[in-house]
Amino acid sequence: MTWQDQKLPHDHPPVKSGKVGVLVVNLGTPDAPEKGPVKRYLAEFLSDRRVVEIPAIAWQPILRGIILNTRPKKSAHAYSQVWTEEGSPLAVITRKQAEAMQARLGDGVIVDWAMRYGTPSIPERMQALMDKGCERILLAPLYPQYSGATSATVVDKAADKLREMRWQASLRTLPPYHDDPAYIDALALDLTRQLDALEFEPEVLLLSFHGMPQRTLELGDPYHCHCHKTSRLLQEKLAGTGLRFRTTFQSRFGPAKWLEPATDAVLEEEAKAGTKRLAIAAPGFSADCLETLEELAIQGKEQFTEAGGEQFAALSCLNASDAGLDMLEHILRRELSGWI
Ligand SMILES: C=CC1=C(C)c2cc3[nH]c(cc4nc(cc5[nH]c(cc1n2)c(C)c5CCC(=O)O)C(CCC(=O)O)=C4C)c(C)c3C=C
Ligand SMILES: [Fe+2]
Ligand SMILES: [Fe+2]
Repeated sequence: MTWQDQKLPHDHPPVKSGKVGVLVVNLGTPDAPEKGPVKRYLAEFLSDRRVVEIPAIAWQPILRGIILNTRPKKSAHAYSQVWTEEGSPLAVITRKQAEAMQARLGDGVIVDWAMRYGTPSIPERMQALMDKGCERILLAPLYPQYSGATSATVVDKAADKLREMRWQASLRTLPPYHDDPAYIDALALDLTRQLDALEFEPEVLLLSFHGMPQRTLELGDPYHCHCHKTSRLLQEKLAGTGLRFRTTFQSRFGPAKWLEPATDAVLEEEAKAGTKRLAIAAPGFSADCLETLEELAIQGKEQFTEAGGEQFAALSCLNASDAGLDMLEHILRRELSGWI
């Protein structure tokens, strides 16, 4: 008897239809601007060994004993200041970006969205795509600048899902796009539009990126270089505006040394040096979120004006703007080439 004659012990699963899925991913956010949901979200986020690179045996007691007993109340208050009727800005905008990509990419592709921490989770949405017949999935973390703490951990989570499967989907990941002309052009177009609409003419445009511990740069993470390259290319495009530019890093967390200069310190420094009119943009964030709407637009404005600044504008991220969606469609189509 040859193997062909052997009866299979079970029915062979139906042949899949071979559809293509796109999973748009961003960092994650709590389900509600309240202490409990914020605590759950922070516990998951800050337990990721790629986010806090301290051995768990030393870090978990600090996280569980101190941080998760103090930070959720403060963060929940911050979230409540930016929360919308539809939910957390980060989740709402990510969903809108995914819906727009579905409309633009058409029926040949199924577009979904997920959050790396919190809900909807990456494994849940990957399963949903596979249940709809997707044999190929383009994983698209919307981080223009690569960092182990963001881009890599999205892949880790997707790989955890694949690890439990006998019949895996094929995966592609969207590479960093920090120096992609489509991204730089979209930023230049969108920021110019916003600057033109301001009621005042800024002297300085501050380009603020999310910070990272300085140690990650020394260990070879390209994030710092990616941020500076984005900043340089964007400044070249905006050279005709007459603006003076500064590149800064925000959202410092914990006592370690983070990338410098710090956004809050530069806001104060500029105001004290006599800058009266300043605009701030956050080109590394593909969607407005707590870090842009609260930390920059609310706290940043306070820091600048209290130190003597007079006019301040926090510019929006690309979000679901025409320029942002054109760029996203362009980079997704490129990564889907050969699949659609
Ligand atoms: C060690 C701590 C943190 C690292 C490293 C870190 C890197 C990092 N984060 C983003 C993007 C976002 N971070 C956001 C919120 C946020 N970040 C941290 C800490 C670290 N981030 C905390 C504790 C929080 C939660 C809010 C708070 O309590 O202050 C967000 C916004 C989420 C939202 O719900 O709106 C984004 C986006 C990047 C890109 C990055 C490294 C490059
Ligand atoms: Fe962060
Ligand atoms: Fe923050």
